[in-house]
Amino acid sequence: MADLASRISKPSDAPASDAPAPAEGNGTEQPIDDGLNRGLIESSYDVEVKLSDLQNDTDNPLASGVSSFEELGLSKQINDGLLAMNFKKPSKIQEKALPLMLSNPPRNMIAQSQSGTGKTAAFVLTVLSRVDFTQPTQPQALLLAPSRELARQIQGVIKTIGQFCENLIVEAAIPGSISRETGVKASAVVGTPGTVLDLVRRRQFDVSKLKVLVIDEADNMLDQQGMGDQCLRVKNMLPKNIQTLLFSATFPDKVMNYARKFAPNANEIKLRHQDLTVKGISQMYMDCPDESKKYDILCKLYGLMTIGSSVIFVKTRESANEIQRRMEADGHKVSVLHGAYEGQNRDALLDDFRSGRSKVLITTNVLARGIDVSSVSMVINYDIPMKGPGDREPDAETYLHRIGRTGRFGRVGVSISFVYDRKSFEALSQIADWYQIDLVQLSPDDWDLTEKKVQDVIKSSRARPEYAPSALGN
Ligand SMILES: Nc1ncnc2c1ncn2[C@@H]1O[C@H](COP(=O)(O)OP(=O)(O)OP(=O)(O)O)[C@@H](O)[C@H]1O
Repeated sequence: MADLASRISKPSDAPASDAPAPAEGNGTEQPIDDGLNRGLIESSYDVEVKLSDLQNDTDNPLASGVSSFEELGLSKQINDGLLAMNFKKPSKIQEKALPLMLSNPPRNMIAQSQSGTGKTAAFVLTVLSRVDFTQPTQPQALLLAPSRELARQIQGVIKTIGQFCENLIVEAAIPGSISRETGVKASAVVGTPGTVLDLVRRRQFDVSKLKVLVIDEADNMLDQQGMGDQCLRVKNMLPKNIQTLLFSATFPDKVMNYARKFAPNANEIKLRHQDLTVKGISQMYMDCPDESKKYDILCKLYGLMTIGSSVIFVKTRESANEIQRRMEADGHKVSVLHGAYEGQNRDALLDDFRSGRSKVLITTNVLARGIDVSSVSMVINYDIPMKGPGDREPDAETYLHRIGRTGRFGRVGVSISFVYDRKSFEALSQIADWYQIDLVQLSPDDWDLTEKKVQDVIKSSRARPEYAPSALGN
């Protein structure tokens, strides 16, 4: 099978543990795919060298040309909120997008930046800058997200950055959250499209004074196969001159054309697909002998999964349940979250995962996008994400979002994708080709080497507290 995957490297080519540190922060336009073992960090010395390089690297999405948020002209209350979050310096997307989004008259924006690089704060700062706090119960900003978990997370970010903005009220418009008696009584509303549509139709959400519409994960949200129709219906009910901001790490061409109609005359910040992967994520794959062995291999990885926190992505809710049942029967502690769970249950499950009460979460694509839990050091693609009729095509976008649950804002992490037959192997090879990345092979036959490769990365992230975001902003 090796000939199918020029980008999938074999351990015999060069063991990951013998590799030099990745060429991060080299300040050139070259793709950093310098061979086989990108993202593996060998020693604390290398880590420190890379960290200091990060700050001067113009290609680095976390490095920006301004030295503080104050230079972006934000209000004192907002700056105080950023300080409370320990955000000292804007990331590149924040630096580039904010002046464009804050200028008047307001212009639309289509903005792309790698996972975990601070897109949320970029649009949240715009929302907070546009809201008139003397009208706290009048909806002025609407933010749409694809899952209740992401909507709640964004609501939390607005509240935290806006903690010094007097009279700021932020509500989540997700199933079960808005009382039928009162309706929406907030200046900023974060919701999922179906619930928002329902509230507007029932006249429980006055949209007449909305000034800003943000669509996070916009490529997914505008996709005609998904929530595109609901988003369009919502948009058609909003004021015609509303400022529309579309954000995502991925914007496939076919969605981009539609996005330009949805947000006309927008400023655009785009990335090339070969620049989309996050350098701190060591992408690996597990060559499983056949499908039936995947489960045993997953269990063998359990010890590595619990060094930090881990997310296991599977294709269906049923297989998520089944894997949890088997793993628990085999003595492992794992939780499962997917769309069949009732809303409050889902909230509690994610809260437990965020707080570290649960450390291994099995889920479906419902959590593939946007979820920000900094302790996640490993992502497992138990099933390679596929799309199209009969799941014929690899889903390169979902792959990128899934692995992006680790390696947040300069941290390091590992992704392990399971392949077991020609189809899964080819799908992963195509994804690797698309992003021009090299994946490191893990072998179930040499467990010592596998453990070493994974541990080298995860331990380096845990051992070094200076990976905390504030260190990158200094
Ligand atoms: N300027 C900053 N300084 C320090 N930390 C930051 C800064 N901006 C954002 N962060 C932190 O970085 C992490 C990732 O940010 P965020 O969730 O916005 O990423 P994202 O770009 O939206 O990713 P995704 O594409 O996965 O949705 C968050 O924990 C956030 O608090």
